[in-house]
Amino acid sequence: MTAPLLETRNLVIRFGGVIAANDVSLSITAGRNLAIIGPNGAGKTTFLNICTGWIKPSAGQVLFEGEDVTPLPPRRIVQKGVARAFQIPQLFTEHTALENLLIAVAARDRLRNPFMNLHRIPERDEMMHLLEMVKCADAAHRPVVELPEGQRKLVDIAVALALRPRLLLMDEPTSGVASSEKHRIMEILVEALAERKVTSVFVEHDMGIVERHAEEVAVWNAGNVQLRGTPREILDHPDVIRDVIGEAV
Ligand SMILES: Nc1ncnc2c1ncn2[C@@H]1O[C@H](COP(=O)(O)OP(=O)(O)OP(=O)(O)O)[C@@H](O)[C@H]1O
Repeated sequence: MTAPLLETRNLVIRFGGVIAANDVSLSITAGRNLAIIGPNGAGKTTFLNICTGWIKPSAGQVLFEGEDVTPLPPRRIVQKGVARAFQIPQLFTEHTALENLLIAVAARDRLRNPFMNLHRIPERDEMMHLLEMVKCADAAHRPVVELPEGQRKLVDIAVALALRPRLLLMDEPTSGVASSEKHRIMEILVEALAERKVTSVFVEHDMGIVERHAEEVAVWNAGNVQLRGTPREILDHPDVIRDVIGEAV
């Protein structure tokens, strides 16, 4: 059996009286896009924050490619190959899309001042290619502030890919985007991830997106994984219909 790309063992974290991670053990297989669903406050974002090192668990471990990364600072975990994209794109809005990618590359290993000589960075062609891959080449020289939300989301994904991750953790990648555009954005995203051989885990509230774009689904409830299965198995499950969806998809 192949070793998991990322594995968590018995993660625990409390915030006051709330147990946001209650003995979470989960393994993520390389090449299989996993959606995380669950009611508000179930601990989905907390799980992503623990995996990226932003929150340190009071017990348990995170292993990436078999190595215990639990004590490492977030920047070291990024360098190991775990990237993160947020519900609200974290971009420098006055800079162009291409500059945002170049800043990410420059900041990746802190070898260069991220705001100096951006256009002399040798990875410039690779970054242009990444923008083409997410269908945003036309945005390369436009300030991010001028871009529509859907394009900002895709540029944000390209920034994450600029870090050359093997695993990308995303919080609601299509939130804030018009529903007519959501599937197109997911299609571009999934294709770009496949081309770069990046496995993804994404938290999602839109069950239509889960059904069409996830290969596996994990259901969170009260700080732990309640169920795991294929999208069809999960979306048809009576507990999921009752606790998460409210109606059949
Ligand atoms: N830094 C924090 N300080 C205090 N409480 C927190 C903190 N982060 C999360 N919590 C609490 O932990 C619980 C889990 O939060 P989390 O954001 O992980 O849930 P979620 O499943 O992502 O929810 P949503 O779907 O609403 O985003 C919630 O009760 C939340 O209020």
